[in-house]
Amino acid sequence: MNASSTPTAAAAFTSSRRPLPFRPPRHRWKPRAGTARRVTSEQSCFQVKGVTYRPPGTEHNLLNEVSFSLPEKSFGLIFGRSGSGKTTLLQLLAGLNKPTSGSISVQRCGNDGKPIRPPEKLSPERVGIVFQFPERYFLAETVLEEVTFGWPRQRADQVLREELATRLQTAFNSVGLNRISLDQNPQALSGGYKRRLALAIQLVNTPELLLLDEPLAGLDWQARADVVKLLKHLKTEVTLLVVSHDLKELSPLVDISWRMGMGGALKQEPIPVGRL
Ligand SMILES: Nc1ncnc2c1ncn2[C@@H]1O[C@H](COP(=O)(O)OP(=O)(O)OP(=O)(O)O)[C@@H](O)[C@H]1O
Repeated sequence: MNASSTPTAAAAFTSSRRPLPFRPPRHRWKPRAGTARRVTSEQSCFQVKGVTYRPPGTEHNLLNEVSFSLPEKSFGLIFGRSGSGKTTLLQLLAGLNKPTSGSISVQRCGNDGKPIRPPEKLSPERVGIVFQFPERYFLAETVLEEVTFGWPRQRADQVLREELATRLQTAFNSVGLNRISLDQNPQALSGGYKRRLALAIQLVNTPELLLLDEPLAGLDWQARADVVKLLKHLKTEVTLLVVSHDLKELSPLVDISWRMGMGGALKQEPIPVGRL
């Protein structure tokens, strides 16, 4: 299929009558109560306070009293040596593991930056996570099936189908996937397009916070530059918290950065110029 005959993602989803092969539900499909964003003068901040994590059955903390705050629609970067606990922290933020102590919440503030109501617990439905090398987890045979994996098909009513189709189209537009063939095998995409697809899979759930673990790892220079450009655009739509060793390429996007020290202690720090 060439680009000019490619149906929109939304049209392809709403017109599809073909049931997807049954697979157990994955974390990707998260029904949400309404997706419209409130337009107010409020601002929110993602807040982590005193988070410690010790995996069950072990004797050492992987994270120690981690605290930080990330304002919405900003780009936060966590850097640090391998094994310091960066991925572990992302997993807690995504709700994949529970902190041993401490809290992870969203705080709404007025224009003056002062809290206007008590903090709300950050629920996993509000968070998207793209793991390192996300293309290794692609399962479907077409791009459309990959991104709509686990979505209700035959039993969904028309209103829900249309809402899902709109979200799908918005996500594809956001990551610049709107001109590729939806029948294509995801594994046949270029490295950069695979990353775009992985981002779209999360964006259809309209997360407020998007966590990215090493988004540039394993890409050639051209794909890395494309992904950096894409992240610059995404930053205007969603709050991004990124773990990466690619400090030089990401530094123009970064609003706030932290170093994760060995032993899981996080400290706000500018991006270093040389090696970590
Ligand atoms: N369930 C677990 N039980 C015990 N130790 C664990 C568990 N999960 C991770 N670890 C250890 O915790 C430490 C932190 O791992 P983590 O993957 O968070 O580091 P990282 O900073 O993301 O590293 P990298 O930059 O290499 O991805 C590592 O020493 C890892 O082996």
